Amino acid sequence: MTSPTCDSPVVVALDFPSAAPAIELAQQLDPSQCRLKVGKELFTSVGPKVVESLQTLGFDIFLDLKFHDIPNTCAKAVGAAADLGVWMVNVHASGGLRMMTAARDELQKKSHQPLLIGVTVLTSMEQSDLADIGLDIEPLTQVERLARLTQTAGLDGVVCSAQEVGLIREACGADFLTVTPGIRPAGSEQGDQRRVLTPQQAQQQGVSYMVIGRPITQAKNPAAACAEIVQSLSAR
Ligand SMILES: O=c1ccn([C@@H]2O[C@H](COP(=O)(O)O)[C@@H](O)[C@H]2O)c(=O)[nH]1
Repeated sequence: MTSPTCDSPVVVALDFPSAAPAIELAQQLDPSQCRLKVGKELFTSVGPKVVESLQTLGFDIFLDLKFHDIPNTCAKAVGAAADLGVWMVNVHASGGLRMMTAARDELQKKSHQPLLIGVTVLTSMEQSDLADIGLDIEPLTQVERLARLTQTAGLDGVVCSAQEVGLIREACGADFLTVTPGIRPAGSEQGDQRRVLTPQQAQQQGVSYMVIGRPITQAKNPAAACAEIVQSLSAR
């Protein structure tokens, strides 16, 4: 289920504890201007029904549950996401080649096949966080390694920081999708994000999709904040 009319790269992250504020915000947004992301908070709180409600409003849905499990469990979870008719679903690339290949194979059995994306290194992580988990390398190096592995497994692209998109395009080609959270308009709070760029910088880097949550959802006027970002991108 893909909206043929949305050519905007913006994906709004609906991180809410219940369905009502998510649907209320979606009703103020335009499906030709953005897609929506349902993540762990909203999905765990209210379940798959909210996905259907948002689809009924005309939006493509990125189901951001970042599956990471043994190959069989991960593949079946990705298959269940496909059955919800979502536009995009993701797994952690660090789950490995066999896990990602199993997920890809499961989708190939489905009549509806969402885009399947591998999460490289969370945009909230910096070098010291990687060191804490025993990875004595720069985030960029780990991102490139996991992007190559994701492409080998036959997935459609990766979640990464917009800062890494140039490198990934060189390593994996321009058709390999880059989905980039950690987007912070100038003057907005960085919060827990570490590897950030503004929407305009992300566009210059050539990102395929940019995921934006709090700078829109916590704005005084979320619909206006979203429209301003979309317009600033289409004006370039
Ligand atoms: O590496 C990642 C992967 C996923 N996310 C998700 O994107 C949004 C970002 O929200 P903001 O409020 O704009 O920070 C959020 O739902 C994360 O779970 C990410 O940030 N980084």
